[in-house]
Amino acid sequence: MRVLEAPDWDRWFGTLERAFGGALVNSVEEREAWRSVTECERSVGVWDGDECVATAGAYTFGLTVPGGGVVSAAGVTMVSVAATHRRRGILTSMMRRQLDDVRSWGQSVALLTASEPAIYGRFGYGVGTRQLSAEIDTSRVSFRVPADADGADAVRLRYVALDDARESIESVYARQVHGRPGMLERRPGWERKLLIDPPERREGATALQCVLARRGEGDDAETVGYALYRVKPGWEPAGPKGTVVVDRVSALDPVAYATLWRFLGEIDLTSGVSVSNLPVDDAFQFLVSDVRRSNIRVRDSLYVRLVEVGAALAARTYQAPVDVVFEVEDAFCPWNEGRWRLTGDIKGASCERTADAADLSLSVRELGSMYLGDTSPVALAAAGLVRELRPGALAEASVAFVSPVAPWLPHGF
Ligand SMILES: CC(=O)SCCNC(=O)CCNC(=O)[C@H](O)C(C)(C)COP(=O)(O)OP(=O)(O)OC[C@H]1O[C@@H](n2cnc3c(N)ncnc32)[C@H](O)[C@@H]1OP(=O)(O)O
Repeated sequence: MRVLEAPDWDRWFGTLERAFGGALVNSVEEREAWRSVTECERSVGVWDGDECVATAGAYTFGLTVPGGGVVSAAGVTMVSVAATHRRRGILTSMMRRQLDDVRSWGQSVALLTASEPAIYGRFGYGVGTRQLSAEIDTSRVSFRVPADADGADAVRLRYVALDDARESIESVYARQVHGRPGMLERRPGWERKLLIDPPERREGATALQCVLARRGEGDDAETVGYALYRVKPGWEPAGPKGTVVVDRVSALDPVAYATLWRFLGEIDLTSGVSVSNLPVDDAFQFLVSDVRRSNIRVRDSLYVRLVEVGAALAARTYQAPVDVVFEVEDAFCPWNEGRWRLTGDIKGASCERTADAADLSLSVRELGSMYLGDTSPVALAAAGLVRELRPGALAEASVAFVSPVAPWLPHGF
């Protein structure tokens, strides 16, 4: 196993593509975008002679945690093992090397999105955020828009070419990134990569279209939201039946957000809106006239692994005062094993080693699920995954860990 060198990138990436069932990226532009965000010094390949047989990489992200602080995190990515070399421990050896490296880089948290949920629990990753998807029957469902103090037409929508919209989209993102745990500060290059729109990704739908929501007039106008979407045309004997496929929709205020949704729901010749990644507490579900006909589903999204338990738990805040001792199991990263006293509240926290008796016992995987405030320790205890050793400790930790805003990963990586 060795660190990736830039000249080997094409062969390394080719191994990943084959493991995912073929060419992932055909356009030169998209390939260059993938290359540009690769952090070679944080990526490894396994070579059998001249042949690259396994890959793994890590991006450097700033992860927003409850309370709005930012933790430097390793975004684990590009994991693959050639089918000719599978199930002989190569993934395990890459995960070993990577978690040791992440620790040596001073990062207390590792993150990933899993191709299959069964793979990463053994390495200490727990489901840290979930995402909501919806298939909204807009022939029956309408969207309410709250009254605006500046008048009914204060938010105006305009089509803008993708290249011209990038800066506005990024500026909205930058104003939101610290408001929701799970969102990521990203290195330059991501804003370009996330807007690449190759034809093979469209699945019969149009190119990506961008609508900006703006407030104010002329030079004073300010972008307060955007929607990125495609239209998949459809025709039936009874008439048009197109679908609006939402890529992203976001806004800085409730009226702009509702206005964008109403727009998406009322596009001519369409009768459905499909969206695959929203926060589980997203406002759209309170704007629709019929939530059941919105066909909402929830699934696992970001997997979180505490690489340094003490540093990670001390970096976030807690919704209520908490003083608990955790007994942590972590066979894969044994430096985390043992007892940790977490003391904290809404202002800050400390988490230190202790010899005191434990209040709660759990594995590092459960701490990953609790970390961003998605999953309550009470829920994990009901599954037998957290054990309460001091009466009252479970409720105390549950009230403290919860986030008032549901954590959410805005995009894959
Ligand atoms: C963050 C990301 O990039 S997610 C993308 C992950 N990559 C893919 O899904 C691409 C296709 N799949 C692959 O490349 C490979 O099959 C991998 C990477 C998933 C597994 O690599 P391998 O080298 O075969 O894994 P390894 O031999 O180290 O297996 C370790 C353990 O995990 C288990 N395991 C491995 N893959 C899976 C899986 N897909 N589902 C369930 N268990 C699995 C093995 O059975 C083994 O269990 P054991 O320790 O109880 O015997």
